[in-house]
Amino acid sequence: MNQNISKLCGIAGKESRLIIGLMSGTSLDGLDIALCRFTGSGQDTGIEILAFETVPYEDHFKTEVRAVFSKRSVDLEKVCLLNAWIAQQHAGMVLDCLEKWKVAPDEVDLIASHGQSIYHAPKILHRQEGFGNATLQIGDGDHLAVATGIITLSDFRQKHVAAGGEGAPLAVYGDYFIFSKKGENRLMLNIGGIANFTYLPANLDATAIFSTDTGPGNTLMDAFVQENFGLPYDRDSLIARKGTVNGALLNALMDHPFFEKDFPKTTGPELFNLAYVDEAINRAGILEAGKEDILATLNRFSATTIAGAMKRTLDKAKTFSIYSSGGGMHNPLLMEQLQAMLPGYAFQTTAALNINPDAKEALLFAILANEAVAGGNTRIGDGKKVPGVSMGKISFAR
Ligand SMILES: Nc1ncnc2c1ncn2[C@@H]1O[C@H](COP(=O)(O)OP(=O)(O)OP(=O)(O)O)[C@@H](O)[C@H]1O
Ligand SMILES: CC(=O)N[C@H]1[C@@H]2OC[C@@H](O2)[C@@H](O)[C@@H]1O[C@H](C)C(=O)O
Repeated sequence: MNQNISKLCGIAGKESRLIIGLMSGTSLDGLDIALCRFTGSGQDTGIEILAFETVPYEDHFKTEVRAVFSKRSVDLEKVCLLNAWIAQQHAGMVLDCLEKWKVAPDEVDLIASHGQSIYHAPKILHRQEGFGNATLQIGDGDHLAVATGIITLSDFRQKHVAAGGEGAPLAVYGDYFIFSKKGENRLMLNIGGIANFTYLPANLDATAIFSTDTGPGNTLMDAFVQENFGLPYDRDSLIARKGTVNGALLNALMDHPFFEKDFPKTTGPELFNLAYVDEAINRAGILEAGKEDILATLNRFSATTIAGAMKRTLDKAKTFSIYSSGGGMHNPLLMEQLQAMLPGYAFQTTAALNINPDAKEALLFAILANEAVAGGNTRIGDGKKVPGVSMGKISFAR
């Protein structure tokens, strides 16, 4: 037997596994690194986050990735170079963290790497005849495996697309295993660049659960603030609070068929970008608007679309618990608006369930790697449109 395969079998059979989850999201703020200890799999998954860090990206890294990020026309040579380079950069960040945490790389069983999404093209977005759903994440797993010496699972989304899904949100699997609770209807809300939520019914019915994107989370606000204020994001909503919501612009922003589509659905900065805002400004016939007012409107746009989508699911039952995660939960104006639009519901974070909300997405990919190696027996959804929980490609370290 190939030594790599026997090593992998050994990892699958261990009582507990150390897995590093890596997430580089659409906000391009940094690499989330979560070192987790796993026992079991599926709904018997036991998980402990031993260490977590978001390693901020330097400006140089952001500039390189932005050269191709969610752009229809790119320098193909740059994409080719970035595929290896991003993984090598990520490997360096992982090794630095392990040194800091005093963990030797050979103590770690697996790395689960999301990579960097550079283009997300579900059919509802690209609309090209003869082509199905597609999505592209780069930062190749072989480079991570060789540079760290740790078996790496990566490129989780292709299997979902191959099985008829849109490649996202994959949160549904981890949310179901870690957060579902008999007797309690739960909504797990994640506000990253794009916002999404997972519905976990109290009866644990695996055919009823789903995750869906709702539209923009922080992505439009971030892009607008970067372009107009030279800041990475609207820290503590300080700028948006100075503005007034422009009703005509809000209506124009809301006027897109994505919001009417049934769940589950996905989107990305390929649609929700500054061109989308400019187009809405033109359609609304706005000749002059203060930048603070536009930002206040973008903040309200995210709140309105997130709350609107959640409400469609919250109407299914009398009581629900809501647990949020993702950077948007640190945006106080956005959270105040959500609370005002959904009175009677308490917004807690996943910290109330002992999971650091900033680490949640990195954790979700570690869960997928744990399933691919040591689980894979659970079916979720209708069993047709989405695969069983065995996603990711395996890269051996030697
Ligand atoms: N104090 C704060 N005030 C306002 N916004 C904040 C604050 N802290 C973080 N954010 C927002 O959170 C964003 C980062 O969120 P997060 O790390 O969840 O995104 P991501 O993982 O890249 O997104 P995605 O889930 O779409 O891949 C920042 O860009 C910013 O918009
Ligand atoms: C294509 C892609 O990278 N999508 C991300 C993005 O970030 C949030 C939202 O859009 C979600 O659909 C997805 O990530 C999470 C982790 C998911 O798959 O559940």
